Amino acid sequence: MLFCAPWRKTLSLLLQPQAESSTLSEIYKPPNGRLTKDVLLGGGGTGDVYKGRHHRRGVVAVKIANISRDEESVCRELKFLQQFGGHKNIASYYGAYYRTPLTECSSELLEIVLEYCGGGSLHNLISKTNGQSLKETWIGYVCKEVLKGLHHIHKNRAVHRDIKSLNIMLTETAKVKIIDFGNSWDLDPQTGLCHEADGTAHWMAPEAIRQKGQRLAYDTKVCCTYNTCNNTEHLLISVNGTWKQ
Ligand SMILES: Nc1ncnc2c1ncn2[C@@H]1O[C@H](COP(=O)(O)OP(=O)(O)OP(=O)(O)O)[C@@H](O)[C@H]1O
Repeated sequence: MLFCAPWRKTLSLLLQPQAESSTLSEIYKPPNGRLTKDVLLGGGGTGDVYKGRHHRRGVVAVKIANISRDEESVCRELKFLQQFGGHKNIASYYGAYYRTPLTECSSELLEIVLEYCGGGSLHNLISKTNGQSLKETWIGYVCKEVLKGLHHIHKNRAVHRDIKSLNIMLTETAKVKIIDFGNSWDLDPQTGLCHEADGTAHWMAPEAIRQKGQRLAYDTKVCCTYNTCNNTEHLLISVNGTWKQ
């Protein structure tokens, strides 16, 4: 059943354009001892993320993506990670390994190897303030770094579409890194607009949430809204300064 879905073909061509007839296991190769997984770091809709060790990269994050469940999203994530993972504010992409299903009924998995962000998520950092806001200097620093990453994405005519404190990571030396490109989307080459509104409801800009599920268009400014929140208050900042609280 290999390459039966159009996304599967895209997935293979993405990494090995010449190998149209290769199987996934030929392209990605099983890890064969080159990657080990350790503690669970977190998880989401795509799958669990583990701390791991790569034979060449050392300590890494390993995202287990279920290809059988959501091939389209996994494919998109890989495409954007490859495209943007070189920017200093985006978690680096080191490669992916194919896990052969144990039985005919088990799912096909891909182990996506990423730069390890040992400082945890911005969401965790905010939780640690026990209902207090982060210091303004911290908010300024994190926003600036996130906007640098977003600027890079937008300059390359794409939108992340899922900017939220859970997808902003910190390294052990407090570098800021954007993760999770499973929702990202290319802008229309003609109009420069995104015609597919999507994201996580609580973190979506009003322009985007009004258009969710509809074929309307919005521009990159809505992706620049940035929400740091705790239980009692929200601090909403947008690049054009229209949202403030
Ligand atoms: N590079 C990384 N370094 C350290 N921890 C990470 C890394 N990537 C992901 N994590 C942890 O795993 C969690 C889930 O990661 P991610 O958002 O990529 O998964 P997802 O399944 O796509 O989530 P969602 O359902 O929000 O789309 C993150 O919130 C974070 O705690």
